[in-house]
Amino acid sequence: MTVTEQQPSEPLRGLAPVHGPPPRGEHGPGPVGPDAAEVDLDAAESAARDFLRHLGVSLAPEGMEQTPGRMARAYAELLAPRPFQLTTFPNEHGYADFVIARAIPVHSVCEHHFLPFTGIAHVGYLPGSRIVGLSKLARVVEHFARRPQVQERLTQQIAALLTEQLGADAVGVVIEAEHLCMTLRGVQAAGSTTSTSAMLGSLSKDADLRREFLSLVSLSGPGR
Ligand SMILES: Nc1nc2c(ncn2[C@@H]2O[C@H](COP(=O)(O)OP(=O)(O)OP(=O)(O)O)[C@@H](O)[C@H]2O)c(=O)[nH]1
Ligand SMILES: [Zn+2]
Repeated sequence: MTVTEQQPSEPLRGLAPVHGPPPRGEHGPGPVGPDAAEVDLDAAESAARDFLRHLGVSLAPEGMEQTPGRMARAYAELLAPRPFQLTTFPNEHGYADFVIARAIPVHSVCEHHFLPFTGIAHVGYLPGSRIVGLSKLARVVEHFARRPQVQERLTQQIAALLTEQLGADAVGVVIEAEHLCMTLRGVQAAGSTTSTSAMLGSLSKDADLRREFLSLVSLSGPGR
């Protein structure tokens, strides 16, 4: 059975508890990604065919014959987080400064228009007794991105999960993203991006620490 986040007594799909109590599940209200058992690609393809037809799009050209199936598979992929273990290690040397993974790619789907929003996330924490495998910071971002989202909730969910799972003294998340619903259509504010941040633990109380975190996040270097 695929575990979903709506079942608080079990681990998050794709996440193993690392210490302490199991995760409470969903962090704040909002949709979760589809359960694999509920995905019906054939039905989604047929609906995509109807959707395009009702929009007056002809599927007659050879290159478009398979388009409804591709649309179904593409959205299924965008909404399917990959399972993973949140591997941690003992903080043997008592590392007590920030660990920050910068410019992690963010690819999500806006829950209002079902159009992509894309950008980068900077995710950092002050370790306690454990440090986390670095790649896992990017995997946590993907875990919460691959579902219908709003950027604010995505930002909070990443920070809340890491706080809960790592027992970290502080967790900070900054996301900068472009919403295609805002740049390609509607108001067509081409080039505009949206920044959101979540500062938990001592980052929420200590202005100096917050300044240090934000200055590390804005350092130029590879990936910027
Ligand atoms: N707060 C927030 N709003 C978002 C996000 N993604 C999209 N939106 C907004 O959701 C709103 C939906 O507004 P509606 O008035 O219902 O939709 P609409 O008529 O298509 O609005 P326009 O985009 O202004 O044309 C828009 O203002 C979008 O910009 C997000 O991640 N966070
Ligand atoms: Zn939108």
